[in-house]
Amino acid sequence: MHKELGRGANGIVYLVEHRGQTLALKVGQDLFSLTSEVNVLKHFQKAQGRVLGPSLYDVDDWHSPDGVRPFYVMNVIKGVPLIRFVKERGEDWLPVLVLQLLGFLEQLHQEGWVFGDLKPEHLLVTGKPPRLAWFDAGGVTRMGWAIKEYTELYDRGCWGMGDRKAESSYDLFSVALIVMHIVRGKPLTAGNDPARTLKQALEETQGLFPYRHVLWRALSGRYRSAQKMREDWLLAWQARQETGQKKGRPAGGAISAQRHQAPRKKRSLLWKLGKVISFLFISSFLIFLFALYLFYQAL
Ligand SMILES: Nc1ncnc2c1ncn2[C@@H]1O[C@H](COP(=O)(O)OP(=O)(O)OP(=O)(O)O)[C@@H](O)[C@H]1O
Repeated sequence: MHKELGRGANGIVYLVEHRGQTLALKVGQDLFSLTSEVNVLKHFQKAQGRVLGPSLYDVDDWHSPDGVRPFYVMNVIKGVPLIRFVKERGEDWLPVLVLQLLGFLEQLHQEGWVFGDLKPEHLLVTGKPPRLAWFDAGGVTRMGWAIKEYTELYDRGCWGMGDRKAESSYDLFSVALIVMHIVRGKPLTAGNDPARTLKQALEETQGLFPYRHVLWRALSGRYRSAQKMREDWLLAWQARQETGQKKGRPAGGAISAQRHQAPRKKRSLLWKLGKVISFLFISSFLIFLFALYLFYQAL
């Protein structure tokens, strides 16, 4: 064992070396929860989508001095935690990663599972081009069953915005709160009036503004599928890019229009000046002629 990679409520994950391979070994607290994680991982073994997740290598028991401890071995997922990635690389990455996450959830839901304990700590960004990766199959629940594991901050039950039945909308609520957490730079807490807290955060946070309708639909459980939220998210992202470009255009457009108008303005001033001068010149010439005529008359 090299070092601890992380720990959570269900166990500790260590970095290990086995036959020249570096792997991650999770030692569980109890057989039941670890077995259910292993079953989920076995299922996903067949279907890994664009979003990376742990791949199962081996399952066994460890006869420790404290008793038998179940463990399983998986690949090491290297990467940067989602929140840190967006902080370091810029918020422009967030919409892309959200699209990847929604694509992954759609696939998961289609296969009859709900992620359950979806939170920033369970999401990493890995590789080039950056791809989202997930940890922790512990919360993954069969569609229609009661959610197995959750974290209060991202759980719609705790927010009073729905029940803990495993369905697509349960995960989509968590996605919306993860986005809000990242853009606001801190997690949101429910307060006395959770729905009002959520609405207020959507209205008051400038970075959320382009996505506020999509996020509110997800928060209020109105998306039947991750795919539909993905489509709306894509449209909102495109609209934001277009308004961003339009916002850029007036500056450039106005400047170039001014550039074209400036000479015209100068020409018209000169033209007016020329007209005045020629008028003065002609009228003084006429006055001179008239004075000359009077002079001859007087002689
Ligand atoms: N395959 C892996 N590669 C690298 N690090 C990992 C891997 N699996 C888990 N970890 C690290 O170990 C931590 C704990 O793992 P995991 O989330 O599976 O445990 P848990 O007990 O189910 O946690 P939680 O209390 O969040 O449900 C993760 O947050 C992650 O940092």
